[in-house]
Amino acid sequence: MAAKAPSAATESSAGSDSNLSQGVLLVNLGTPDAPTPAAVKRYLAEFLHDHRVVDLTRWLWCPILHGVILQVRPKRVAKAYAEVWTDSGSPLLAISRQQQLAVQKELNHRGFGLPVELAMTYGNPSISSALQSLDHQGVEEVIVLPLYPQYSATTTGAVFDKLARVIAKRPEFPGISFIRDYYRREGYLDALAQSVKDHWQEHGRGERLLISFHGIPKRYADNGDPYPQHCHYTAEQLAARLGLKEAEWLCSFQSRFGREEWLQPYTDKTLEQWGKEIRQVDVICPAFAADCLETLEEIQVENRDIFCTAGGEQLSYIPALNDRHDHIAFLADLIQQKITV
Ligand SMILES: C=CC1=C(C)c2cc3[nH]c(cc4nc(cc5[nH]c(cc1n2)c(C)c5CCC(=O)O)C(CCC(=O)O)=C4C)c(C)c3C=C
Ligand SMILES: [Fe+2]
Ligand SMILES: [Fe+2]
Repeated sequence: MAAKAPSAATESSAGSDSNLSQGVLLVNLGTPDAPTPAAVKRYLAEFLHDHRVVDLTRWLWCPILHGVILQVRPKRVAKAYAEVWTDSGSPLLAISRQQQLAVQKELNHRGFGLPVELAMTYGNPSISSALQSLDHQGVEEVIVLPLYPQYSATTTGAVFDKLARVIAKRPEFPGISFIRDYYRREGYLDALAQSVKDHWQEHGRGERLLISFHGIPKRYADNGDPYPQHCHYTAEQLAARLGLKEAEWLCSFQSRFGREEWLQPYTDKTLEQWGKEIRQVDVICPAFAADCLETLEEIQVENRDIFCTAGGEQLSYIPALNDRHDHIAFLADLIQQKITV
């Protein structure tokens, strides 16, 4: 592997060569390359073939996936992507790039001149290309930070598997330092709470706060996926930091897919009910480190419509932590704890 030239930032404060071979890999889920049915089909085909995501036997799943889902869903979902697409592309990718640059800058500012790459579990930039880029920069140990605060086998577990599959094809093996979750970290919980306070200050406060997490099938949790416990802990800590009474908040689960039961209560059903009871609701989605289709379209468009059709007047979405400075500083703290100087 090529050796990396020492950077002034690393030399000046780290005072040792031992971190020169470390690099950082930020990983998020992935997104289509374009808001078109063809690009969405490619993306969904890769995503929905992952056994971590859909665990059904392939004899059963592949006919449903190829015969129904990949025939119908790409067209509908491409329209949803088109509604949130930006000049810089998919929001998830654009924001993740901002995070990558900001984390790199923050680490540099602290005297750690590590390369920071971004990868997506599905689609581009791929884990394979990001690892190759780190390799070319002389990285011998990769600090992997999946941008999922709460662990689930469907997301963080899938990152680990993909990484292992990529490495399995190579003659050489980088050291791996894998950050499994960060939902209990004060820096994350404080940043979430501060983002709500900032939002309330700027936009006013709703009557209730819905703390909505991406769901998973209930069966996965019954089989031991600790994701719901991580979500409940996050929601309780956030509510406590905001001084909310029990009746003022609820933890719910969104983005249901397919026919089987997912974690409950469901976000859309809750908002439908709340639309009959209150006029203004705030919604935050702490499982998403970056805004994406599931927040910008599902919450801000679909679920707003559900709440207002049921009688509510205003759904106020509190953005993901994205590239807020407290979020970036916290992510840099997480990484810094893995730097061996
Ligand atoms: C099929 C089952 C799915 C599971 C299980 C699942 C878990 C899960 N997903 C995220 C984060 C994201 N999911 C996103 C999109 C998305 N998710 C699924 C399905 C499952 N997710 C689908 C089919 C899609 C694509 C859109 C659609 O067809 O409806 C995204 C957004 C991607 C984007 O481009 O913006 C994110 C992020 C988590 C955190 C999670 C479990 C904890
Ligand atoms: Fe298949
Ligand atoms: Fe998802």
